[in-house]
Amino acid sequence: MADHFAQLCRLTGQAVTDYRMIEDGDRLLVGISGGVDSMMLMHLLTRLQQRAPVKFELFGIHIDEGFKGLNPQPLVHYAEANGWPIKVVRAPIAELILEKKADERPCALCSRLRRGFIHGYAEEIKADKLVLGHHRDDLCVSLLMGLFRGTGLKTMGPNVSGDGGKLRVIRPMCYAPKDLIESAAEPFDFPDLGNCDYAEQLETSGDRARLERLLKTLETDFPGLGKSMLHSMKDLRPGHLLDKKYLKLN
Ligand SMILES: Nc1ncnc2c1ncn2[C@@H]1O[C@H](COP(=O)(O)OP(=O)(O)OP(=O)(O)O)[C@@H](O)[C@H]1O
Repeated sequence: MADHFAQLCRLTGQAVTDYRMIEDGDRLLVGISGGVDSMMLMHLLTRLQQRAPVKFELFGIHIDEGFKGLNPQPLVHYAEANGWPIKVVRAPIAELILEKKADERPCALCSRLRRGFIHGYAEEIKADKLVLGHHRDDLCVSLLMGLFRGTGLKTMGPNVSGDGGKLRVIRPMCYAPKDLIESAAEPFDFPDLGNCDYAEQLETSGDRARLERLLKTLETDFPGLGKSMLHSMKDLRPGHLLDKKYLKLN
């Protein structure tokens, strides 16, 4: 157990250092969905807070989207037991998805609205950075998503400006593979909040889930695929692509 968690701590520490994610005096607002990734993120940050040479403050936020299948209470109890400060904000997202007839593809609207509520609270508590639980597999899937949909060669950056405002968004687990997070999570007794009302639909027909499955399949033929993709994301060769902005043309 200690090994998986220790590995995760090392990868997280490395990413935090590489992308200068945390500065002295930072007020960090952590998005906690109650899923394994953000729960692990909060444990990693708490540990980092005890050991890092820089001083920073941690605040948690959970957006209760109002889905029938989700109950935030177990998360509140877990947070209290672990001494995590957490603010639960009830947002009428489930209702708005139906009202706007977005139930065929609910994710885009759901995450846009959630972002709005999170940013509102970040402003209220004067947070410097919003911390999200995206990991290496999420970055790989996002990269493929941009490529396959023709929306550009990009992914979720490790330290980027959030919605063009002053708040930065950081992703300390960007080097961490999902399976390592899951192994490290085994000894923890994370609470079960349930599932969003669209979980089954997203699992069977959502693009993100489809690409996750594709990457799993490809891993058999390309061992170490996630690591290689991460390596490529850190080694851009614009001169070998077709964007004229980066080419020296006469
Ligand atoms: N309801 C929420 N309230 C607060 N933050 C959230 C919420 N949902 C997602 N987030 C934040 O956004 C990140 C990405 O969300 P997404 O739904 O893509 O995550 P996920 O891969 O299912 O991760 P997790 O296991 O943390 O739920 C989460 O790791 C978390 O930091």
